[in-house]
Amino acid sequence: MTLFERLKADAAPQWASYTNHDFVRQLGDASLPQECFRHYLVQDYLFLIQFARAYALGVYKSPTIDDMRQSLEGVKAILDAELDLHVGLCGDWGMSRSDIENAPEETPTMAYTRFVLDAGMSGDLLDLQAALAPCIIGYAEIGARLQDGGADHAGNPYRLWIGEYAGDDYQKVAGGFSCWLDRTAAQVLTENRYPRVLSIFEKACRLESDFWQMGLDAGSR
Ligand SMILES: Cc1ncc(C[n+]2csc(CCO)c2C)c(N)n1
Repeated sequence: MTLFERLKADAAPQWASYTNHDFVRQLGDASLPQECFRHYLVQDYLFLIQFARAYALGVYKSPTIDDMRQSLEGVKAILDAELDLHVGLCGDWGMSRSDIENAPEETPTMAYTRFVLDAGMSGDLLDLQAALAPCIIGYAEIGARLQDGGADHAGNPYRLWIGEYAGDDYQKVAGGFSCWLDRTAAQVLTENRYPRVLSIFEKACRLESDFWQMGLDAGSR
């Protein structure tokens, strides 16, 4: 069993609320109001900027050069590719770069990203990875499940988003992250320590749910 599988099993209620959130279900059956998706996309851009900082903190917290390289790949993936892809996706949804760069960061965005940064800052690389895992691996699971259910059909306006996370490239990123988590755990995880790692993982799942809820709430304002 990988550490991720163990955390997911022990945080089953939080994992289920996150990965089966109504926002996800509505993405799958195309019933999600477009306003909710637009709102989510803008906040997700702001989220990714902070996520790049979290990976940069990973470089600093890395015990080995291999870990530093792994973290650096995360920084580069976001700064060199993901942010521009996101601007493109926002463009498809009628929003310009300045629309998204000037949008105010909402409370759930701040809460989640600063929680991740603090988990890493006050802890070690394993604490940081436990805070990052729901987000990196959860999206791969959600994308694959929606695609398996046939949600990426031509009539679904959210099919590009689903395809991105269901695609081989992202599935490999998530699988690589899980292996990296196991390598760190093999060095530093003890049974005494496990409850604290689980607590970080559970909180990150809850903050992911709140992030989806922020998108849904945008439809009723
Ligand atoms: C709220 C939220 N949670 C998870 C992801 C998924 N994700 C997080 S960082 C990253 C880039 C990894 O290289 C990806 C795809 C997201 N976008 N937004």
